[in-house]
Order: sequence, then structure tokens, then C-alpha cells
Amino acid sequence: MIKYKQFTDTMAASFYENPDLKRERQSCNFDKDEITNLIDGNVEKTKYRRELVEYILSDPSLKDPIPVEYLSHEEKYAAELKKACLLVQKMREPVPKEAKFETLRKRQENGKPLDIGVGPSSVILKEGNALGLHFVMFIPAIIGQGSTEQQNKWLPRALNLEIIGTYAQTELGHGTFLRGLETKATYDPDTKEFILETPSLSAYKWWPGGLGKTSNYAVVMAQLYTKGKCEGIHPFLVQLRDETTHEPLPGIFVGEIGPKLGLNSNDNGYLGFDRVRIPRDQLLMKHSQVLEDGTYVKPKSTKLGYATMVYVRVFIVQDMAQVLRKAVTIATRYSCVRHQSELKPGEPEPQILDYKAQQNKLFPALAASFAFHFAAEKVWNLYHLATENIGKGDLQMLPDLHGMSCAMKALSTSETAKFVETLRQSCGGHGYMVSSGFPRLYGIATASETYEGENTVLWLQVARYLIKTRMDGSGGQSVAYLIGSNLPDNKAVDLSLDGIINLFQRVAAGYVDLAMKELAEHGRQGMAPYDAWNHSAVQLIKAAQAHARYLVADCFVRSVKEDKLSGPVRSILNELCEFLLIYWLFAELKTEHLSQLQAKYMELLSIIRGYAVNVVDSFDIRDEALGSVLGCWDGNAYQRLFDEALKSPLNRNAVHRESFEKYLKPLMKSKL
Ligand SMILES: CC/C=C\C/C=C\C/C=C\C/C=C\C/C=C\C/C=C\CCC(=O)SCCNC(=O)CCNC(=O)[C@H](O)C(C)(C)COP(=O)(O)OP(=O)(O)OC[C@H]1O[C@@H](n2cnc3c(N)ncnc32)[C@H](O)[C@@H]1OP(=O)(O)O
Ligand SMILES: Cc1cc2nc3c(=O)[nH]c(=O)nc-3n(C[C@H](O)[C@H](O)[C@H](O)COP(=O)(O)OP(=O)(O)OC[C@H]3O[C@@H](n4cnc5c(N)ncnc54)[C@H](O)[C@@H]3O)c2cc1C
Repeated sequence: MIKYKQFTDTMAASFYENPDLKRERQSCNFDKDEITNLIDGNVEKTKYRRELVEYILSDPSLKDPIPVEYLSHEEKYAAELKKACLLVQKMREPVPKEAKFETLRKRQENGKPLDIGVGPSSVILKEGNALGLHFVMFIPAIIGQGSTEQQNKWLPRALNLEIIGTYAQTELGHGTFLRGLETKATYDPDTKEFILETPSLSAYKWWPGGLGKTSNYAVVMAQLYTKGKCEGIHPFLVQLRDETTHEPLPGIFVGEIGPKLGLNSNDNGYLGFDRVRIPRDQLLMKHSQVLEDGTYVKPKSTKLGYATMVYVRVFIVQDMAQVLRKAVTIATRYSCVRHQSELKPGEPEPQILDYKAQQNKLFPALAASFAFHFAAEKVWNLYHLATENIGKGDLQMLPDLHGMSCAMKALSTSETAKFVETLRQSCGGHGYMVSSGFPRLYGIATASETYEGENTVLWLQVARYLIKTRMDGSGGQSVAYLIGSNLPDNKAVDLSLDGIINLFQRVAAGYVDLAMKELAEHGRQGMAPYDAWNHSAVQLIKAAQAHARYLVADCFVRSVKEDKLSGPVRSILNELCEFLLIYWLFAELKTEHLSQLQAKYMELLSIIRGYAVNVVDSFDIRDEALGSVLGCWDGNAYQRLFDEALKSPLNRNAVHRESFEKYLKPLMKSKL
């Protein structure tokens, strides 16, 4: 290792707490645990999560020997998969008899397994997760699309990880337009099998997570042909690899698609079929069936086959709240410890957290992390209720669930991606380091804008629902304000939370009406409806975005009003809620309203400045899970930046001998 002049000894560093952070923490006047419990769900859930995280982090076999960024593409996959597998094994073993793991042990004694889901796995897996799709889509697809018999056969094996699967829908040629998928599954009544076929290059499955090297099964979406007729896309459970040797089965062409902007430990893959036969009962038959003689039995709605995507869209809203909490924790703590420039002439350099412009970068994201947390809760509840009803044959809630999940997925991912970039910038040059943690978070947020329905496409789905509702009054609860007599009145701007929600409805309804006018105008000019729709897309997307903001804002306001909160926490959430609502309104309002809101906005910046550090502390994210030298709890950012830089392989020796001797030296010695 090369030598450097050291300013902190390691022992002293382990007791260090940055004085600026310490001062903020000493002035905390609310119960941080209350916010922690609110995010976890309740006190017991917090206790469970903390023990689980400690249990995982105290295991030396789950630690990275060197930062994964220094590994090759192949090594990265292997190292992260190893951790994922060890994690799963660990969660199955009996927890040791230590007092600090009492909750975990009791849980196991009561026959409840330890969670291996998003929270625990994201503590140690930060670069994507080869087993993620198995848990997030493969198992939910079997549950949501499989008949009871099929679930009984496949679920226990999948839950035990005897088989590992993914969700293979997107193809090289089509991701958005599902009706355009080309993979074929043709029923052969003689053998009672489906024959899977990839008819062209563009029909190759492309993208599925964990497909390249990890999965031995997949739920494959393919066009179902029976009795010479195409019945549209359907889910098939297909074995891809031998269960013992892991070799691809005959007729299966499978591999990995290469490096991506982020999530590089996940082996996203490609897949092709050359006349691969599977038994008839591997068409997942909860909603539609093919009988032995090839007769097709229709589902109650063709859109029930899209249900796995709806589930994941809901899941993503929750994931975005988590990403935002991490990003805003890093940027707020760093802004507290970083001093730069001059605020008052001649005075010491202030904390950058005191600049209004800096607060304007941090606090909207802080507020939005709560907004998306509450929105995720609401849409989960709706999802469970709608699914229960669908199980009883009542599909009435399906359009509202689709509209709401598309709106919230698109808004939460696009806002999170934008905020993560702003928060990165708020940390200046150091934010650009991989060790800041921002590149990984940006990789997740931007991927989420694209996967599970590209956002523009989802906005247009939302717009379709809004326009339909406005025209025939058929929409559900989330769009009730657009129906006839429910339309928000045009009273003067009132700055109460309810008043602002009314304003949000007016803005959204206004955009919907403008889009309708535009559609009608195009119609009058002789355009066909599909052309008019395309020409009105910009306005339609604006309407969908305003509606999504209304939905999320409304959830926030309702959650803040619940009486389970203490006075101090209620007023913090109230202020953050009001602040976010004004921030979003700025994007929509005309100048006459702006000055009224501007003063309130500036006042709220100062108020939030008072508790921002303590609020991010209450997110209770362990340093190891945060994965950022800038955002660590102790605020020892410079020392940690330095320590991390010293891990670079280029710092093993003072001179990189080989490149110096071979290239630099000859260059410097050569004459013109
Ligand atoms: C150790 C490890 C342990 C544990 C690990 C645990 C956890 C893992 C950790 C971390 C993971 C974290 C996060 C990541 C999670 C998951 C994401 C990962 C990968 C992503 C996977 C994918 O991307 S899968 C592929 C997704 N693809 C899409 O979303 C495609 C988008 N396209 C569509 O949805 C559709 O084609 C369409 C909606 C755009 C159009 O469809 P179609 O042409 O058929 O329809 P129309 O436009 O004609 O509309 C017709 C009517 O149908 C209604 N409609 C459409 N869709 C739906 C629906 N889904 N539900 C209900 N109704 C629907 C539409 O509204 C129309 O109605 P009308 O009444 O107006 O006619
Ligand atoms: C990290 C990652 C992981 C993924 N994991 C999986 C997986 O596990 N399984 C799986 O099956 N898939 C997966 N995908 C694929 C993903 O679901 C698709 O990429 C996504 O649905 C977008 O489809 P597309 O790539 O065909 O984009 P396209 O539809 O080709 O989009 C290109 C552009 O065209 C625009 N566009 C398309 N249609 C319209 C329209 N009707 N109106 C206006 N504009 C339009 C879009 O807005 C976009 O700007 C993954 C993708 C990523 C990035």
C-alpha cells in the first residue's frame, strides 16, 4: 500500500461524531422512533427489522472483501450471487440464542420464516440481485396466474428455491406493445403439449432479470395458438435448464445481455426456443384454459393476464420511497457537515445546509419520500382489495387499480430519478464518486422509469382512463372528482391543505378538459380518433401527470390527518406535506397565485431546516445499508472518502510499473 500523511488515527475515528451533526441532534425536539415506527408499520416491526439487519450485517461471510465496483463483470455476478445464496441459507438456519436476536428466534419458534425480501436483501445487495425476479415476479405470477392445482404443484418448489425462475415477457422487438409479441405456443392435441417457438431474431426474449445464468425456469409470455387460431398472449411455465447439471435443455438458447447503466450484478438475459415441447398443464390456467381437445376457454377479461405487472408497479412505488430515503439521508447529512463559501462577509464558511438554494434541492425530496411512502400504502391496500374481489369474480375495481398503479408508478419513478440527480449535484464533486452511493441509486431509479411499463406509455394509459371517465362518467374512486357534479368548484385559492387539494383537482380537471378540447378540435379537422390521440399526446400526458400529483398529494394529506401521530411529528409531517404540495403547484400555476405561495414556501424552507437532519436520522438506515461515505451517521465524510480511495487497486503501489515502463516512459523519452 502506498504511504500517505495521516490526520486521524483509527481508534479516534471510531468514536468520532461530527460537531455540526451533534449540534443538530442535541436540538431534536421530537421522538425519532415515532417516524421510524411509522415507516416500518409499528414498534414491533421496527424491532424485528433492526434485529434482522444486525443479524445479516454481523455475518462476516456476507461482507464484501473489496468494493464490487473493482470487480470484473463476471466476478461481480458471482460475488453478489454468492451473497444472495448465503443470505437465503442464513434465513433458513435457526437463529443463535443471543438476547439481541430474541425477536427473530421467537418468530422462528412460532413457525414463521425470516424475511428475505426487499429490505433485508438490499442491506447487502446494492448492484441488482440475480434472485430478485424469482421473488418479485416468478412466484407472484404462479400465484396470480396459476390454478389451485398448479399452485400446489409449483409453489412449494419455488418457495424452497428448488427451482429458480424469472418473468420472460419482453422481446428484442417488443416490450411495450404486448399484442405485438412474437413468441408462439402452439397446442398439439395429439401429444397434449404446447410447442414453443421463436420465429425471428426480434422474437428473442430480451431483458428478463436473472435469466442469463441463474434461472432454470421462467414464466414465458407467448401468443397462444389452438385449433388454428391465435388467442393472444398467455403465461406458460417453462423449464429452461436441467435441474441437476444446470445445462440448457435441448432447443433452449439462453445467455446474458451484457453490461448496463446500473444493476450489473443481475444477469439480465436472452432466450430463444426451437420447437420446445411442454405439457398442456404448464399453461398457467387460473383465468383461461386450453382443454385436452384444444378448446380454448376465455378469461373474464383479457387484461387479467397482465396482473403480474400491476403487482410489480405497486411494489415499485414502495421501492422508490426507500431509494429516496437513502438519497436524501446522504445529501442532508453531507450538507450539514460540509462548509463552503461565504454567506455573511468576513464570517466563517457556513454549512451548505444553510443556503436557501441548497434547501430547495434537499427538502422537496425529503417531503416526497414521505408522500411516496403513504401513496404506496394506499395502492397496496387497493391492490389487495381488488385482488380479493377478482378472486370472487368481481372485476369492477380493475380499471381503477390499473389507472392508479400506472399513475403512481410513473410519478414515483420519474420524481425519484430527478431528485436523486439533484441530490447528487447538491453534494458537489464528491457526489460524483461511486463511494457517495448516488450512482447505484440513480441506476435503480432510472431503470424503474423504464421497466414494468415505460413511463410515457403508462402516462398515456392514465390519460385514456381520465378521458373515458370525463366522457361517460364510468371511472372509479380515484377519478371521482372528474365526474359531472363532483367537479371541484372554482373558489379562490385557500392555503389550507384541503384548499390546496381542491386546487390540484382543478388543475388536473383543467388539463383533462384542455386535452378533450384538443381531441375534439382534431376530430373536427377530420382526423381519425387514433391520429387525434397521437396529436394530443403532449396535452394528455400533462393531464395524467397533474392527476397523479393530485392522487399522491391527497394520500399525503389524508395520512397526516390520522390521529395516531403525536403533536410534534404531526406538525413536521404537516409542514413537509404543505411544502411538497406548494412545490408541485409551482410547476402548474399561473403567476397570479405564485406570490401567495412563494412566501409560504420560503417560510417552510426555514422551518424544515430546523429538523431535517433529525428526520433523516429517523429513517434509521444503517451505514452499511446506506453504502455512502458522504452520508454516514458520524459525518466523518473526508476520512471515509480517503479510506475508500485507498482501496483502489491503482493505489497498491506508488508507481504503476507496467504501464510506466511500457507506455509512459517511452512516450516521454521519444523526440519529435
Ligand atoms: C436474496 C434475494 C432475496 C430476495 C429478493 C427480493 C426482492 C427483490 C429485490 C429488489 C427488486 C426491487 C425492485 C424491482 C422489481 C421489479 C422490477 C424488475 C424488473 C422489471 C420486469 C419487467 O419489466 S417485466 C415487463 C413489463 N412490461 C410492461 O410493463 C409492458 C407495458 N405494456 C403494457 O402494459 C400494455 O401493453 C399496455 C397497457 C401499454 C397496452 O396493452 P394493450 O395494447 O393490450 O391494451 P390497450 O392499450 O389496447 O388497452 C385496452 C384496455 O385494457 C386496459 N388495460 C391495459 N392494461 C391493463 C391492466 N394491466 N389491467 C387492467 N386493465 C388494463 C386499458 O386501460 C384499456 O381499457 P379500456 O377500458 O380503455 O379499453
Ligand atoms: C433494468 C431492466 C430490467 C428489465 N427486466 C425485465 C424482466 O425481468 N422481464 C421482462 O420481460 N422485461 C424486462 N425489462 C424490459 C422492460 O419491461 C421494457 O424495456 C419496457 O417495458 C419498455 O419497453 P421497450 O424496451 O420495448 O421500449 P419501447 O416501447 O420501444 O420504448 C421506446 C420509446 O418509444 C416510446 N413509445 C412506445 N410506445 C409508445 C406509444 N404507444 N405512445 C407513445 N410513445 C411510445 C416510449 O415512450 C419510449 O420513449 C427490463 C428492462 C430494464 C431496463
